[in-house]
Parts: sequence; C-alpha cells; structure tokens
Amino acid sequence: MTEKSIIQVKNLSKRYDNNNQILEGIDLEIFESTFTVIMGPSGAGKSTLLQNISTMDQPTSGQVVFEAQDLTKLSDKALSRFRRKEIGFIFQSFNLIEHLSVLENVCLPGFLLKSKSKKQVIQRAKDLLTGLGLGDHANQAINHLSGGQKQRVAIARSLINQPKILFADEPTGALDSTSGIEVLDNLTLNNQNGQTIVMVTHDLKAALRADRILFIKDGQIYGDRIFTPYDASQLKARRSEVEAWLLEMGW
Ligand SMILES: Nc1ncnc2c1ncn2[C@@H]1O[C@H](COP(=O)(O)OP(=O)(O)OP(=O)(O)O)[C@@H](O)[C@H]1O
Repeated sequence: MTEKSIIQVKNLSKRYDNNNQILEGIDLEIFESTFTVIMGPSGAGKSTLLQNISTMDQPTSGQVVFEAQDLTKLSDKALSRFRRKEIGFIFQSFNLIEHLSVLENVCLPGFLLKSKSKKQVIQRAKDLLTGLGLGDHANQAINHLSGGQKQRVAIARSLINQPKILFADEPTGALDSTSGIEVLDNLTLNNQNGQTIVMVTHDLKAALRADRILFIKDGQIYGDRIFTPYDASQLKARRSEVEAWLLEMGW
C-alpha cells in the first residue's frame, strides 16, 4: 500500500434537515492506488459518507481536502469542474442515458470536460470499451444491454477523464453473480493499474477485492483494517481472514 494521501476528511459530520445526526466527527485519509471498501449495517451511513467524500453531497461541518484544497469551500462552478476532472462515480442503478448509444454515454463526460479533442475522447472511449469486453457494442442502444454490460459501460464512462479517484456505491448490487464477478474483475484490474477506488458494498465477494476495509457503525468509523492486495490464488485464505474480521465488527 502506498502512503501518499489523496483525500483527507477532517472532523466531518452530516445531519439532514430532519435533524438526525448521520455521520459524526469522521477523520479519514484515503491513500493513492488503494482499494478501500466501506461496509457496515444498513442505515449506518455508508452511502452518506461516500457522497460527502466524493462531493456529491455537502457535509454539515468538517473538511474534505484534496490536493490542499478544501472541497467544501469550492464554488458550484469549481466543484462541477472538480467532479468532471478528478472523480468517477459508479452507481448500483448504472445511471446511464437510455437514449444515447454506448459510445455516446462513455464520451459525454469527456466532451463536457473539454480538456481533449473530440477525436481523442472518442478514441479513449473505444479503447476503454474494448478493454471492458464491449468493443463490439459501441453503437448499441443502452436498453439492449444486460445489467452486467450496463455496469461495464458505466465503468468506462467513469474512467473517461482519467479520474484520480473512482467512487462506487454498491456496483454489484443489481447484478447476478457472474456479472458481478466481471465487474469486480474490471475494478480490480484498474486498481492494479494504479486507480484509487472507494466502494460501498454489502457483498463479501466485493469486499474481498479491497486492501482496506472501513466498518461504519452508528455514523462513525468503528473498524479500519488493512489487508494485503487482492490475489485470486489466495482467495480462500483471504475470505476467512476478511470474514473473521467482519464478524468481530458485528457484521
Ligand atoms: N436525503 C436524506 N434525507 C434524510 N435522511 C437521509 C437521507 N439520505 C439518507 N438518510 C438517512 O441517513 C441514514 C444513513 O443512510 P445511508 O444511505 O448513508 O446508509 P447506508 O449505510 O448506506 O445504508 P444501506 O446499507 O441500507 O444502503 C439512514 O437513516 C437514512 O434514512
């Protein structure tokens, strides 16, 4: 695991309008090229934490620092550019645009960022789709794809602008087991190539891919454990190790 910090979360709290305190005084660092998984009981605040770290939502108090900038202080315009340029996001429900083709979906964030020519964006999109086994589907309509294919399109879209961090909220939650494994294999491969990933999941198979697991309980970080990087040949031993720790956490 590298020790270069990419995001620092300082004393972050989140309270919704109905006044419930969801997250309380979270301090956390995410390190470059790591694969961090966030687990914990339903309603513990996992997605809220992900949304607040990734700037999809604003904390009630505290800081989220990225390259010496406090993201909670950015203007809407700066925040919007930050999101396009520096982060990718994958959702359980894919969030693809149904009336655009596969290729158009993947290219869209690249066209919006405008840091590369259209030709370069299209070429990168095609390369990403090929790498994800979707090279032959570029011109297909989204609604002709399976769930697993849709999630792989979403991965390609999330990577189009070479984000510093990829956030994923239950990316395998709506998939059958085989498609889920394909998506996890793609995420693992990207991580092995240096992509920093932070993923919320309930799925033990997904959690096994992590080199760090945060366990959230009652809006706080209850457990934070480093594991060796994922190695498919050591799956059985890893499963026992992760499962034992999660049981200790009360999973
Ligand atoms: N926009 C919102 N307004 C009010 N309360 C909210 C909002 N979003 C989430 N909550 C509440 O915050 C708490 C934490 O929700 P969150 O989705 O972060 O939990 P989670 O750990 O991801 O749960 P799950 O595993 O069930 O998805 C829950 O009680 C939820 O009802």
